Amino acid sequence: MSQWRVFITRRLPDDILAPLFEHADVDVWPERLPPPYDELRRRTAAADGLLCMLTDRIDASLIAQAPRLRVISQMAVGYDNIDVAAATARGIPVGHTPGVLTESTADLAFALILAAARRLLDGVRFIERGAWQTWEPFGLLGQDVHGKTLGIVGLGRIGAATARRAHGFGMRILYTGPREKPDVAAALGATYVSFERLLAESDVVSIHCPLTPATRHLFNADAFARMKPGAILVNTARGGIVDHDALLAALRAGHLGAAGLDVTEPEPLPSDHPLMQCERVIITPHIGSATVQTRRRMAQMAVANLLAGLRGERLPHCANPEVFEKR
Ligand SMILES: NC(=O)C1=CN([C@@H]2O[C@H](COP(=O)(O)OP(=O)(O)OC[C@H]3O[C@@H](n4cnc5c(N)ncnc54)[C@H](OP(=O)(O)O)[C@@H]3O)[C@@H](O)[C@H]2O)C=CC1
Ligand SMILES: O=CC(=O)O
Repeated sequence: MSQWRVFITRRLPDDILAPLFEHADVDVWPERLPPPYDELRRRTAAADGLLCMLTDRIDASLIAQAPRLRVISQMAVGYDNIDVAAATARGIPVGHTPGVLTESTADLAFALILAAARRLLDGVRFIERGAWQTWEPFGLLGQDVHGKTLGIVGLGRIGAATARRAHGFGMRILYTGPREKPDVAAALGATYVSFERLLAESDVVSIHCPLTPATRHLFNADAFARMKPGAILVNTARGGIVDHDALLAALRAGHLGAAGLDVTEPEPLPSDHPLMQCERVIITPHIGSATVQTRRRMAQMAVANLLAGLRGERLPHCANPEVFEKR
């Protein structure tokens, strides 16, 4: 009989799960949609290890009723869906997958910047409704990105990778965050500024900070009012960082030029949500890290974190490494 029982909340490739099959009884949720919360609780209650996704709510109550649980391993870099403090209080390490998804997510952020600035979706919709009759000297005009200013909110791994792309496209770069990053910024010629100055001077603002109590609705009506008329907002971080009602109002008032959103709150956004119908808004279904290569690396990393936790070893990538100090 296997030593451990593991619950995995989505199907993952068998070759990646193979190291787990050798050591554990593996319960894999078989559906395409995530397990409903009650099912997540029920199955986690019997598990020593949980491999979960950002769609799973891992709250204090769920953790409390899982007496055997010794590791939580999330297949994502962000872990705002997990009550890490509750896990830490129980001495349970929380794994995540930083680094391997940085370049893919920055590619998507920059794709949204270009698509929003150059009205890519408007052009596609134009053709789809049969409106393309000729080349027009002043039709479907977008904005240049070269020579413009990009404001990065959170110059971490993905923020810096997005800034590198912008640097290559001839953009001036500002950034804001809790502290200055002189080494990263020097290579990009990026300038550290306050949040307010970044809003006032950026033609494009790209969000790359985590969702925390401090960043929830950081982009509210006041922030939008401070942005430059015609500015573009791109969010590939978490939907909760943006107040969507305020975003909609700023777009409808014509103050903001466009938005590119890979993340929304909730996800999925209902199909009748006004942002879905809004011209100059491009919404993608949270696909920042969605490449074959990156998702495989994320899954492998999540399995490695899970196995380390089951064995009582330090996780290679841990959101709460302090649990190991207490041992
Ligand atoms: N769309 C998608 O599919 C994906 C989305 N993501 C999202 O991107 C986020 C960033 O990932 P990653 O770059 O790897 O994380 P990092 O931790 O490397 O970067 C986050 C950055 O945000 C900064 N930050 C923290 N708080 C604030 C704040 N209040 N205001 C401004 N900046 C702040 C941090 O500063 P400091 O270092 O000083 O603490 C850090 O530089 C994830 O948390 C996740 O939510 C990630 C992958 C894919
Ligand atoms: O949103 C994705 C993540 O990895 O975080």
